[in-house]
Amino acid sequence: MTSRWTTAVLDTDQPGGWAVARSPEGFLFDDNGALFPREWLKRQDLSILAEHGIGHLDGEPVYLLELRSHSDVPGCNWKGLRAFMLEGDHTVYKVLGYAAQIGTWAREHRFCGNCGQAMIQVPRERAMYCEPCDLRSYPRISPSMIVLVTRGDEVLLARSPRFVTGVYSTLAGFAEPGESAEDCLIREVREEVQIEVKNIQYMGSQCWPFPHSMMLGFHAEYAGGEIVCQEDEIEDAQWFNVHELPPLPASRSIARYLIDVYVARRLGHAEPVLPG
Ligand SMILES: NC(=O)c1ccc[n+]([C@@H]2O[C@H](COP(=O)([O-])OP(=O)(O)OC[C@H]3O[C@@H](n4cnc5c(N)ncnc54)[C@H](O)[C@@H]3O)[C@@H](O)[C@H]2O)c1
Ligand SMILES: [Mg+2]
Ligand SMILES: [Zn+2]
Repeated sequence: MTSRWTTAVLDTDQPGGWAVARSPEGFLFDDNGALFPREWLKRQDLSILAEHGIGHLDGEPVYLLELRSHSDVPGCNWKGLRAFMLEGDHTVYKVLGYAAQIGTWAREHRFCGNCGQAMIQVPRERAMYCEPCDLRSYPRISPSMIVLVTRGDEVLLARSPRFVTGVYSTLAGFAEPGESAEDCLIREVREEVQIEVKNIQYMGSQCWPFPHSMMLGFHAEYAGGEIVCQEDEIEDAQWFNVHELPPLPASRSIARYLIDVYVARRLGHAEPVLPG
């Protein structure tokens, strides 16, 4: 099956195509969704910071208008990326997730980190460039480990104070310089719940554009220790039986996938597929 959405660096001098508009309030949308005819969108009263050609959807070019601030467009509203993930068409969410990462990166790399001068968008390459330093900045991706710790019929799930009331999820955290994926996973589980793990098994990965994580998902078995929650980060953590699970994270998240796969295996059900 060919993908409906492919990323590309497109020349912004070419006319036509679709465009999405992103402001600090989220993406612009109307009854037809978040993709607008580009020429129409550029005629609206928008405070455009930069334009990026980001790819092709069903063969049609797609552009991002990154805005300084939101403005009123008749018949339209603004909505954050998370809402599109939860409610929307998965392909459109992928387009917007990519647009958000490119917009964030380009916005935060307008000036050279070495000399402080203005950087320029490199034609035909996804890079910002400082000529005096001959320095290129590429989109930033932050590797994060996410792990379901298991003990037979039980799984270890935890709550952050930021979660929706009642929801428990897998443990996660960002890789630090000098660490392998496994080092990071072991450290994060130790820091957050003081549990030791063994038999770490890679399960799959997911782009998580909030704002630029690359989630690497694992299962790991319990090897020792008693749960002690990390102050401020973990509000509660418990062993839950696969027959008595609490409210879980959104179905498109890799956190949910890691839980669903393990539960399916224990109960002999068909395994779910990780959303791309
Ligand atoms: N897709 C999923 O299913 C899923 C589930 C859980 C968490 N996540 C994501 O995993 C990531 C890590 O989860 P968490 O709950 O530990 O996050 P977090 O936001 O609590 O981050 C923990 C701490 O890491 C530091 N930090 C922030 N950004 C960093 C970066 N880019 N590099 C290094 N350190 C950084 C900060 O001190 C922050 O307080 C987050 O992006 C979160 O959104 C995704
Ligand atoms: Mg964490
Ligand atoms: Zn420079």
